[in-house]
Amino acid sequence: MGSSINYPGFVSKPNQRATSNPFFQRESVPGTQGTAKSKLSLALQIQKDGNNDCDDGNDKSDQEEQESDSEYSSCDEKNEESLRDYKPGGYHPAFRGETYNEGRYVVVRKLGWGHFSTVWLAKDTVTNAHVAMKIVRSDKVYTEAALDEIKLLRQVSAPVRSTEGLYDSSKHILSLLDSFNHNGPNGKHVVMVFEVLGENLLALIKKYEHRGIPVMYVKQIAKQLLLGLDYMHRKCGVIHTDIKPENVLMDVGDVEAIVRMVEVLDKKKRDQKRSQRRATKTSMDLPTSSNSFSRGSASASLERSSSDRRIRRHTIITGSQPLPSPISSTNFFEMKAQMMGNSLPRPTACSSRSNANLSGGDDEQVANSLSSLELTTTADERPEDETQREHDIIQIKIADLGNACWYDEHYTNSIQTREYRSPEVLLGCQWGCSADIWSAACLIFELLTGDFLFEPDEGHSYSKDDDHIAQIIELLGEIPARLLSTGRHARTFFNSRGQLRNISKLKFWPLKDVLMEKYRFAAEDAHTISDFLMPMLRLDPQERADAGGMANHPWLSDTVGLEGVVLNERKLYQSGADVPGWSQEVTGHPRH
Ligand SMILES: Nc1ncnc2c1ncn2[C@@H]1O[C@H](COP(=O)(O)OP(=O)(O)OP(=O)(O)O)[C@@H](O)[C@H]1O
Repeated sequence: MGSSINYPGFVSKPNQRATSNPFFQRESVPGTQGTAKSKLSLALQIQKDGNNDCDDGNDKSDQEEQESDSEYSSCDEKNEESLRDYKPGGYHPAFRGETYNEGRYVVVRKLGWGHFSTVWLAKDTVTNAHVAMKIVRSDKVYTEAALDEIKLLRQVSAPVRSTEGLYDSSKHILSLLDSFNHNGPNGKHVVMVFEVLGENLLALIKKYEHRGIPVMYVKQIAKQLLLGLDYMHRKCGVIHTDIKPENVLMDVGDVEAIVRMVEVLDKKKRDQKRSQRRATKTSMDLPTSSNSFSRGSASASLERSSSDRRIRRHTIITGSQPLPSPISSTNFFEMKAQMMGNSLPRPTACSSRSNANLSGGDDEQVANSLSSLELTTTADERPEDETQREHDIIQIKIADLGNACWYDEHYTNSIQTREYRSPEVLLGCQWGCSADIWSAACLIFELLTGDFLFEPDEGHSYSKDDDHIAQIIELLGEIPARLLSTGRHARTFFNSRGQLRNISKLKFWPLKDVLMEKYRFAAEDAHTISDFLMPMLRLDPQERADAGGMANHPWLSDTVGLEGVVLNERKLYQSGADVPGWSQEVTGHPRH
């Protein structure tokens, strides 16, 4: 479900980021902003109104404590869900070994969390494979939202009739495998079961330190994203409404091999810690010397360790551990190096590595499985050398349909996370599938540069929305008259002469120039990228180019792994005006 939409009472996840605005900064002093009610804002209100009535004294079992001892399961509580939300109507206190759906699924570790749910890696005992289990908060509002999400997920996960020779774009959307209810101390929770994926695109952006990821990866992501959106819009009649890096997840490749690697390393860490503890205990049991300093430090360490233990025993929050993706590899290489022995050199695409440091058994098995991931490991080594990575392939999937809606049933007009929000939504005009295309273009720009395309701020005399609209005009030109005359909020921002009320000085800076002057793209590249992004940033949503047509753009023709993929039924640069619900909610049209 969407996490960063600026609804009233909404608090961003701590790991969300701020990057530099590609445009000049206006003065920044708090202003005011309009708000809108939605089913999501209602849910967030409930969250805000809640008291801190959770049981802080909730002891963990020995098994859980053992789990927390592991480095890979360590919990930085600041980056996790709030303990306050473990209460009736809130999150379910899941734990390793807990079973779901009459014993079918067994919890292994936590993968992540959102404002609506916690997400857990679980073993499916029927298929003997791992799955991602999303356990939704139990309050009625979350439950209803989850039931809507399941309907949308079923629509996009429905098996596609195989049409020979045609590309199956549905594989770029996260599939729902199962759903059921689970009763726990905090109520009845909807649980959704998905295929397991790895980190999101924000992890990849961060890995490249917000300097932009290599163009060959951007092309792969862009093409898959567009193919996925084309499928969602044209074949399913579904609008995502919250396309952003956090909601696009990367495939990890061989999930089972990576899970085994993580498990083996966790066990190693636990064993190490246990023997360290034993050693400390033995040294403390020994008769102490007359040196008061050493007595003091022993008792200090005793106090420290018992207070650590107390802290652990008083929390029910588990640390999130997304499976490491070879390509984003925030910690993949560290883990792999430990797996192989610390002295191992960094792997290369063609290296036949020595596994001399492996101790056999589990490690050996995992090493064998990991060798299948070898080809994708070069990304981390030579980010500057794209030619070396011609075999690396990123697979992405669009996830989190928690804010999605139907082309003929919009649940709210408060859609899209701020930086990815389209002009029609800001102005209160009609909107439709094309709003996702705007967000997709913002996302692709961010992948290329590491910066948000639009990062509005508020100032003395203008709101964030004023600044957002001004930035859009500076980049793309005047807002079309049709939007000014139909937008419910247009008069808030514009006077009767069509001028911005609160901002007078604009600095026009076309996209191509931004790419060349700020991001140092060569003129030819800046021209091609601008030619690719501009049709998706058309200000009038009716005229915006559709996803399928843009997947055919020449810039994407050499996309690794997708070279021959062309959607013949869609024309390059053509607007999606023929797609039902393209730029407004459809009424009286039979649903797909
Ligand atoms: N299929 C999956 N495989 C691996 N990890 C996943 C999967 N689905 C979700 N996650 C992890 O769980 C996190 C929360 O998932 P999701 O965004 O769907 O939950 P949410 O409660 O709807 O969140 P929010 O509304 O705050 O965005 C994700 O950011 C991701 O780290």
